[in-house]
Amino acid sequence: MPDDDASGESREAFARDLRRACSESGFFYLKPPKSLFGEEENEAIFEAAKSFFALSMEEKMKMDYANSPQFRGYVSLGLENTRGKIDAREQVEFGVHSAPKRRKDMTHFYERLIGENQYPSNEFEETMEKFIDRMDAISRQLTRYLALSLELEETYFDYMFAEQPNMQMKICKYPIAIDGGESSFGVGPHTDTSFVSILLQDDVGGLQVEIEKDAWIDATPIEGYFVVNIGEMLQIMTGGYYKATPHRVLSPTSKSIDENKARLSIPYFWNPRLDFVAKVDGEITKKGFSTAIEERSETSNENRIINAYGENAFKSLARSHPKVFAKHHPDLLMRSDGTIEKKKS
Ligand SMILES: O=C(O)CCC(=O)C(=O)O
Ligand SMILES: [Fe+2]
Repeated sequence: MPDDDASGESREAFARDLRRACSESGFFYLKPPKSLFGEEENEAIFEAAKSFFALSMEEKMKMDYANSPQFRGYVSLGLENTRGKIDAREQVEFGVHSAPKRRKDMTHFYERLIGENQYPSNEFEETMEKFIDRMDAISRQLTRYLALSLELEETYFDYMFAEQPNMQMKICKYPIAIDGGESSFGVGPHTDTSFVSILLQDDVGGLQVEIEKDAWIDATPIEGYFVVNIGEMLQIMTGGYYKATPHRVLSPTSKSIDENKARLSIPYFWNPRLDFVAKVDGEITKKGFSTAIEERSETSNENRIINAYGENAFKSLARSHPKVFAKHHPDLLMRSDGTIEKKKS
């Protein structure tokens, strides 16, 4: 990704490359400018990730996910699912760190996602907040290039994020599978609810992309590069021209890596404001970019994408963590298509 002071020519070339990648596969490798993210930042975040997972179970459980109505904190192995199947990973989830609202002051249930992160130490918190700042800057710059790639004003998408992007991020560890192979998912096939997702991965591999229906290819790790994929929000806005492509993670096997290793990954989800509602954007489709969503392999008929971002995000979290949903939100009911309503009392 060109720096701010890059020539007009290299900015345009990058925007063209982006359009091709986003419309063809919905996945690409991204190298941010060194001023935003270099080796030092990369090392710091992986060191933090490793030191977190090395903590004792007792320490990790002090930030138990089950204690968080906002779906944040530590998820131990085997507690999460994708489409009803257990995911073989442990992870910590973070979001925008701010005071929760009182329920009686809320107008929408998705405001329950506003709240505090759980951190094991001040030092860890500092590292994460620094990383989040860098990722915020990378995301905002990428968002401008995404606008340029669609021949829009570069600030075209800025209003979606403004002061309150509902970013989410995780650090994930995928252990070696007992049985391994195709049957063992670190995380099952899914699309992301984001605008775009920007992922750092170590050198173990395992991430796969559904390039065509039932055809999966490896997103092989390349040092110094992020893997970026389009999320459901941008897919909706472009009428499916930019694709939220299904992806999954196969568990490492003892054949692929040495016994003491595991895959580490750090996905950052660049999301709009909670109250953002996505719709097909006429400015985009009138340029003839649109592809009817039905024309391409449908992501999944089990996953109904909800245009209201906050509801879509809540659905995805609640569905992956039904026990946490039941514990903290017993007054809400999730219908089988993922839409949520208040229970009648
Ligand atoms: O860990 C990875 O490589 C991918 C994770 C992912 O797709 C997700 O958490 O949405
Ligand atoms: Fe994902």
